[in-house]
Amino acid sequence: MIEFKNVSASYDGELAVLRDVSFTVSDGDFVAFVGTNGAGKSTTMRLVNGLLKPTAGEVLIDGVPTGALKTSELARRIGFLFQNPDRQICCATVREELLFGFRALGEEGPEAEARVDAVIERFGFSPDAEPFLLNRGTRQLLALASIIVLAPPVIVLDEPTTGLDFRECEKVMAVVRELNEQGTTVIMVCHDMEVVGDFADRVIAMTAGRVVADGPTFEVLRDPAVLAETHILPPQITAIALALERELPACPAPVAAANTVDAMADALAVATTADAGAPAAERPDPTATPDRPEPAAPGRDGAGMLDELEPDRPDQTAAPGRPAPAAVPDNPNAEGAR
Ligand SMILES: Nc1ncnc2c1ncn2[C@@H]1O[C@H](COP(=O)(O)OP(=O)(O)OP(=O)(O)O)[C@@H](O)[C@H]1O
Repeated sequence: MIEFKNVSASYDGELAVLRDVSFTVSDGDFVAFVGTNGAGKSTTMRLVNGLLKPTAGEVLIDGVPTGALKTSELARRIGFLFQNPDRQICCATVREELLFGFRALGEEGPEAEARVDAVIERFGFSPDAEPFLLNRGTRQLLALASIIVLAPPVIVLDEPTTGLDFRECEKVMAVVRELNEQGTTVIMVCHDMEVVGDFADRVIAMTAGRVVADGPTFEVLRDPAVLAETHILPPQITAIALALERELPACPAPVAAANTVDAMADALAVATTADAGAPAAERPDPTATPDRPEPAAPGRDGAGMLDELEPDRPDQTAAPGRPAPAAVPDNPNAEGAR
């Protein structure tokens, strides 16, 4: 477990770049830190792995302050993936690279060799390949593999998908997801809200060195106050769902709640069937006998849907104090007419 208790931090001892930051990351969590440039996300990661010490408050790893842990103990507990794999890779071959962490910890031996072999097989690496000649995505995978070969219980990923194309991003994140499913705690800094939405269970949003929201991913990414304060754009499907909810008063709840392509497609498929627009109380009872009258279907243009859902909506065309103009009679030939 990682705990930040009222943590402040500074690089020069004077200017606070983190102010009174508190949160807890439990074992097995998958947390994404989001926020604009300079919000303090990377600084928070440096505090997690002990590269930076708090100027006030405490950072505890399994109850022990980072200041009381040796660098090797921290390295065993927390694997750190830098944004740029070239800051991490330093050996002449893939195999050497994967053995590097064991050597640094003084843990070379048959067990280390066996774990390196297993990782080489799992990732399909060529052990004698020169790391710097690999493409960007494979170098990122190698940097990630060189961390997970040490099997730390926590991995910290600073912008793990920056500079990767879609396929490379999917490959790296699939490995991260599998690790998390096997129990590894994942803490990730990420600017890509599509990746955050697809993978993280929880989001901590920061701005100007403070935590402004901490909760389930889509609760945070749907909160208009948080979006405004952190200048974050939600994932595209969520943005569409929020826009439909805002613009279309009769927007069915499952459409407004959709956060994935599948959820949106399913919700729209249901909404476009005959009775989807009617409020629950007026929807036909599936157990009803056939001779019971059913409510009429809304028109394709949504007008029927509006009428069904908002029977008491004031007539926008009525001037105050004047009677509303007479209603236009229903066109019996119109689609969806009652
Ligand atoms: N090594 C450093 N020395 C001095 N100030 C720094 C250093 N690193 C970051 N800062 C400052 O600390 C503040 C927080 O920066 P940090 O890198 O933690 O933000 P961030 O949210 O990770 O931003 P980004 O998304 O751009 O990486 C910024 O004002 C930044 O200029």
